[in-house]
Amino acid sequence: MIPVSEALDKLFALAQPLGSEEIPLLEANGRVLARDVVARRDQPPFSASAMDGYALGGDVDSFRVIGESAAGQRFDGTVAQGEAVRIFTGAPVPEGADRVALQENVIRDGEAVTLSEPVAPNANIRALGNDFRAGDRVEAPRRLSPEDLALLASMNIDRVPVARRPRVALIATGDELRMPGEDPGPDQIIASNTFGLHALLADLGAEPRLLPIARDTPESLRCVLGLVDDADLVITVGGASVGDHDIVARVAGEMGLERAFHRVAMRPGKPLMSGRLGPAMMIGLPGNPVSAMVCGHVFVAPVIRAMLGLGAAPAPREALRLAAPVGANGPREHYMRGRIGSEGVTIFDRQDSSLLSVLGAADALVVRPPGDPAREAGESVNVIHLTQR
Ligand SMILES: Nc1nc2c(c(=O)[nH]1)N[C@H]1C(S)=C(S)[C@@H](COP(=O)(O)OP(=O)(O)OC[C@H]3O[C@@H](n4cnc5c(N)ncnc54)[C@H](O)[C@@H]3O)O[C@H]1N2
Ligand code: MOO
Repeated sequence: MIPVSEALDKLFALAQPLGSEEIPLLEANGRVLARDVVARRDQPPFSASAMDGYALGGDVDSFRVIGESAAGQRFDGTVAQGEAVRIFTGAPVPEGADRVALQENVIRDGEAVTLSEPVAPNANIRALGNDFRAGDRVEAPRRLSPEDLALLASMNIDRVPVARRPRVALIATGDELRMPGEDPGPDQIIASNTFGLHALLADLGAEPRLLPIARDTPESLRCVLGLVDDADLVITVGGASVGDHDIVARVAGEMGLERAFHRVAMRPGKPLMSGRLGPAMMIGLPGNPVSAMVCGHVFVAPVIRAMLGLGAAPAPREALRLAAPVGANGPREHYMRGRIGSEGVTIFDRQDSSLLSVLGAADALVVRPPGDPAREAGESVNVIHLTQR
């Protein structure tokens, strides 16, 4: 068994960043920017009024209105001292004007305008380029947010270079498994792990694909592994342990798996394996439902981020207070299911790795290092959030 940190290092060594592709801006939300992009224009491209009112020429109190500047249709002339131009929000400030008065703060009588309160120089004017200048960069890598898309649009960028989505083949293994909605026999259960992992992968920006369930025979597993096609990452679930029907390591080995490791000093997730299988990376996850999802957060998510070019880093952790005491940990790093409240994080009593109802109630994994002593309420522990991406 190797420690979690060593397993992560070996996974990162296997996880090569993928190439990039150009896509329309409208499809880029959540994708990872692959190269810096450069603003194609200044914003605003002219000095613009921030308010509806009057653009004023000179530091006097009374003005004569000589025209109008609207958004999209500027006033073409020059404003001299004692002249004003009716102006609207977003419109270009005309030549010669150096301040804008709000219409609420003037008295208008025909073409005459008198200030009812003073207006400071540059008031209510957005200088040319005060948001960004042509040539300013949005730096890669970054996962594009809705706010980023608005920024890129205003930079006049309509196509975006993004990292290709990692293609992930998901294979459940086990004679006992049936798909949700099917009619299981008395000794059968429903395959759940691949559904949780599919959602996790999609959220991370990967392109997951569910392959048929492999039965517990070498022929069946070989057959399904033969369907992985052009996947960058093959994930098997179950059959990773030491039982007579746990055949994943053997069959993958016969098919040429260059194994990087098998078994990690953690709870749950001990039988995790990984290596290179032909052109793809392979991760063999344990079958216990909580083990599969915990390994999804602790190993698969960082691997997908590395493939997307976001760097090789473990799942982010946050130090939080314990809301209640917890006993000593054993020799394996323990990822305990818990829930965060106003008093800190509460670790659930039931930690068996088969309990999906407990995992579903959790929003945090409390990371207990090997040999961690018993802890009191109020002590600090490291937590991985289950809802973050
Ligand atoms: N003698 C030992 N037995 C076990 C050990 C060990 O070290 N020595 N390790 C235990 C640990 S830890 C785990 S975790 C499990 C994992 O074993 P496998 O990866 O071989 O998983 P399976 O045996 O195939 O299944 C375990 C459990 O999970 C259910 N399962 C499997 N796939 C799915 C799925 N897609 N959806 C829902 N549930 C699934 C399966 O029915 C079993 O109940 O081994 C321990 N044993
Ligand atoms: O991964 Mo196993 O579930 O440690 O329980």
